[in-house]
Amino acid sequence: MTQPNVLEAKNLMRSFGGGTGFFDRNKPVIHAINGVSFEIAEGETLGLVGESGSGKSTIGRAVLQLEKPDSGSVKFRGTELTTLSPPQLKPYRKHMQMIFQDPYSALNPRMKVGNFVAEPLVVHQVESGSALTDRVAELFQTVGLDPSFMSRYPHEFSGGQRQRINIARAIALNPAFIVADEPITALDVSIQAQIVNLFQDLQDQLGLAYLFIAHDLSMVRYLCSRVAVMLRGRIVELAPTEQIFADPRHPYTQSLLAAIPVPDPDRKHRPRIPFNVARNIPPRDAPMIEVSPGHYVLDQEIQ
Ligand SMILES: Nc1ncnc2c1ncn2[C@@H]1O[C@H](COP(=O)(O)OP(=O)(O)OP(=O)(O)O)[C@@H](O)[C@H]1O
Repeated sequence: MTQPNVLEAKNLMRSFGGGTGFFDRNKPVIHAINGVSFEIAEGETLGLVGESGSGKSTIGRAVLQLEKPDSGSVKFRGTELTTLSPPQLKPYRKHMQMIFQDPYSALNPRMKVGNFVAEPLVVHQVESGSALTDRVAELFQTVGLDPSFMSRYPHEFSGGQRQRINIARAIALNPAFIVADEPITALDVSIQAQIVNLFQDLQDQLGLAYLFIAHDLSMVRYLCSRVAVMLRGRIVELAPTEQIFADPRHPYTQSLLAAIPVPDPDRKHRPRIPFNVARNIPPRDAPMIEVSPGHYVLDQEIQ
């Protein structure tokens, strides 16, 4: 049975620059997101992949309403969020959380990590007293940390442990949807797989849906049921993960796949993104064409 959508984003736009003041009037306008649409089903993981500056984080912030898009629609379980005021948004914030790339800067260095994890439960008045302590201990266990670590400070932990602490805080309020913005990029390769496994285990246990942002396709393969490939503010290809790997249609997707390291001693050339692909700004009005069930490619670029 197909799951209903937890999140629907439609035709999102967000530009920066092009100010009207004396100093910024000559700044070029950057269309950070330029007409982006996608859905995420309950309990699903959609990967969002693309090079630095392609607009991935801006999408993450826009869908969580941390930053309003200039136009477009974001629906959480059918409710339009873009028209809600901050007080109206508060009940929805509980259900949608974000995990950032740098696990240390997200933590407060002067706050015991137990208090950091407890904070959303206190702010939303979910738990207090010994029930709060018990819940935080349970959260530590859920993310694979010893509850006795609760009274320690962030600098006492490794990168992977810090990211586990951030994840514990993100799941504290039992969210339905998490934006994970390059959550493993800053970690050692040996730790990356552990955190990916943790994301998977939490999804199985809690029925979470993720928008999993990454700049390459290597880990996305293990975690995501579908992948959206971004180039300069637009999704240029969106398909089930196995389709992206087996039959990439957009030249940019093909170059991302070619860039995944493979242990092949005969491979002589390091693949590079073709200049004309990386330079090409996908037009806002080019439609997505469905080339096979669930596999969409930007019209102009089908191979
Ligand atoms: N607050 C801002 N002010 C001005 N420009 C911004 C702002 N936020 C993002 N941009 C610009 O919008 C574009 C998209 O940025 P964004 O951070 O969303 O990309 P990204 O794909 O997440 O990149 P990265 O992987 O480096 O985080 C970039 O050109 C960036 O410089």
